[in-house]
Amino acid sequence: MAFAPGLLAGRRALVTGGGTGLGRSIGRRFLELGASLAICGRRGAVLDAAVDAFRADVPGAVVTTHPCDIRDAVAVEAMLDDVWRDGPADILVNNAAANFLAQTHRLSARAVDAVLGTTLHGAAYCTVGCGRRWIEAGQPGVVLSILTLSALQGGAFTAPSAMAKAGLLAMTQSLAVEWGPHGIRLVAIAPGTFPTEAAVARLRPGGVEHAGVPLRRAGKHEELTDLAAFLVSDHAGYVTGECVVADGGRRLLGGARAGAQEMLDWTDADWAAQRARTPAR
Ligand SMILES: CCCCC/C=C/C(=O)SCCNC(=O)CCNC(=O)[C@H](O)C(C)(C)COP(=O)(O)OP(=O)(O)OC[C@H]1O[C@@H](n2cnc3c(N)ncnc32)[C@H](O)[C@@H]1OP(=O)(O)O
Ligand SMILES: NC(=O)C1=CN([C@@H]2O[C@H](COP(=O)(O)OP(=O)(O)OC[C@H]3O[C@@H](n4cnc5c(N)ncnc54)[C@H](OP(=O)(O)O)[C@@H]3O)[C@@H](O)[C@H]2O)C=CC1
Repeated sequence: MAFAPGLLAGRRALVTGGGTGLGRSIGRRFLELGASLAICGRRGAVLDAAVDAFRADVPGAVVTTHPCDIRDAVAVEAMLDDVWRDGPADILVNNAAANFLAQTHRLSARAVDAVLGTTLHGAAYCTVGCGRRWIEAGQPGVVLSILTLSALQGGAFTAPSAMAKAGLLAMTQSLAVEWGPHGIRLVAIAPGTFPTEAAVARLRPGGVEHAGVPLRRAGKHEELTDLAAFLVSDHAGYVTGECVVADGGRRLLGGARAGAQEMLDWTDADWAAQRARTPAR
């Protein structure tokens, strides 16, 4: 363990999308470091399964679950009230997101809304709701948003996600200034490839490859979760408005998302096959 075991003792974190993938790994790490946790996502059963796993891995883990579709602003306010009933959270991790590969000119309005509604609007509702509660209570807080490399360099065939994540970067930079006097920090991580069931199924039709990554491998979840723990901890207390890239050097090698070059030549049949392969949720 790289950090003191009590690094996050006394802290309470709300992790959106905390029932699966990277959100679940981040939550588990925060629990190991002494935080208590609130997790939200649309599927209650997925959240419950995560809690069982947390409790098996981290004896004494304090975790609450809050099923919520963050695209619904009213539901987000109710979810935050529910979280706050057990005491205020002081860390928000904007991790929930929606993304899939598609030709942008063929997207329906509902498809665009599904991605922007979750990744941008949902994160904005959560951030504003937490920020308002912190400012009204005169307490400090930290917002960590999980971006993608496409926030920095665009994302062919995932344009709505790139647009949403770029918006979250603008939110991080804007509110770092506006909320600084209240002792609220906003930070972000732009991860390269950290394999999760959802990301590989939706975004890596050819499997995970490392040709465009100088470090020649995918990221390990602990490499992301330790960075997240550091950024929300008091050790990063003077860091705000910044985005840390954790991508094994992919961006500096000029790397578009793996596979995008090949997708420029995909046929309609290739795109139909990709749509058929993509899980519904
Ligand atoms: C390993 C490398 C990683 C690289 C970077 C990773 C980035 C990530 O963000 S990974 C996170 C991925 N995780 C998720 O996306 C989980 C959440 N996603 C979902 O729940 C669905 O994918 C969703 C976004 C489609 C939302 O589901 P739901 O609310 O149930 O919406 P619908 O199924 O009703 O669909 C709404 C609308 O979108 C159209 N659509 C759905 N899938 C596709 C697709 N693959 N291609 C094109 N269009 C799609 C769907 O047809 C609906 O539109 P209408 O037909 O006009 O009603
Ligand atoms: N894995 C990777 O390599 C990379 C991931 N990222 C980012 O990391 C984050 C996690 O991705 P990953 O773990 O791979 O993917 P997952 O699909 O496992 O995580 C997404 C989570 O968000 C939840 N979610 C989705 N839509 C909503 C909604 N409308 N309301 C509430 N919760 C919702 C999902 O739960 P449910 O379906 O139950 O709602 C799920 O738990 C995302 O922000 C992603 O963009 C960035 C770069 C690379």
